[in-house]
Amino acid sequence: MGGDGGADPVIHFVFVHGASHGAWCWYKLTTLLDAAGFKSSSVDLTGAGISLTDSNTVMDSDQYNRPLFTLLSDLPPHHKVILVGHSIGGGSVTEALCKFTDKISMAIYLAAAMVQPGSIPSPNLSNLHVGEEEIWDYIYGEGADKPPTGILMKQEFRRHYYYSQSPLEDVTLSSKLLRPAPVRAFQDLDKLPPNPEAEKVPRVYIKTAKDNLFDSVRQDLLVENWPPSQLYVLEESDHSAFFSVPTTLFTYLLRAVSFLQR
Ligand SMILES: CC[C@H]1c2cc3[nH]c4c(c3C)C(=O)[C@H](C(=O)OC)c4c3nc(cc4[nH]c(cc(n2)[C@@H]1C)c(C(C)=O)c4C)[C@@H](C)[C@@H]3CCC(=O)O
Repeated sequence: MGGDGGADPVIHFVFVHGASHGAWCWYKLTTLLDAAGFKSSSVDLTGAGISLTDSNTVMDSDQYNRPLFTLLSDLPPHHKVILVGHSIGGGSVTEALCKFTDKISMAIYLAAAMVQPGSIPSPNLSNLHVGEEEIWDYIYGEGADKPPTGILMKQEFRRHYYYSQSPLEDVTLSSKLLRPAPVRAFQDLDKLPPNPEAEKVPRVYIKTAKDNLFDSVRQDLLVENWPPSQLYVLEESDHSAFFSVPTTLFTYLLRAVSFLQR
């Protein structure tokens, strides 16, 4: 799977984080996969994790996704990866799928924005308003009279919306590491042109059933609008399955890729 039946048989997973998170959020998954003999990589998109860029200066998706694109373009010839994206990181996965189709053997969307290139997503899919409260802080890096440059969930709402089923240690860890997400990088998410080649790559959707942020109805709508080849449900997972149910997620990833070897 590393190659197309070529010299490099290693199964290589590449993980892409969602808004405000970073490569760090995959630490449980990469530990499990590495111990089981797989190869895993996780990227910090521009302005996330330990990226040295201020996320408020990220102008578009191309700049935001650059570290992922660099990783994919630096892969040896014929080496393919399994790309796994969480949440809005699904947008990065789809963009990579369109740009580097021949480098990706499978795209896996974990509670993620899986929007078909060339389609018009229904407006309630990208609605960030949950309930009555304002759960987001906006950062106005270019002045209060200009559109926001960054967005970050308020600390008091994170336990409920991101991590309701996750260990408290991981909530504490995230409180040290979350960074504002670059709003302008997400605005091209639904602007990709149709791409018949990318459509040929198998796609997997993993649904998170106890998700207070991205509810079941909206996840089902994504799946209905662009049906994947495999669908899994993590019954006990909050929005952040990498923290709440890492072992079950690990087994689902292995089950998903086992279909590639048949
Ligand atoms: C500022 C609007 C922009 C956007 C931002 C955004 N989206 C998510 C976050 C932020 C700041 C999250 O924190 C959450 C996440 O990544 O958690 C780790 C987000 C989600 N976005 C989803 C789907 C989705 N978002 C958009 C569009 C935008 N998100 C704006 C342009 C779309 C489309 C079609 O345009 C879609 C399908 C979910 C996967 C999660 C859950 C958030 C939610 O409840 O909607």
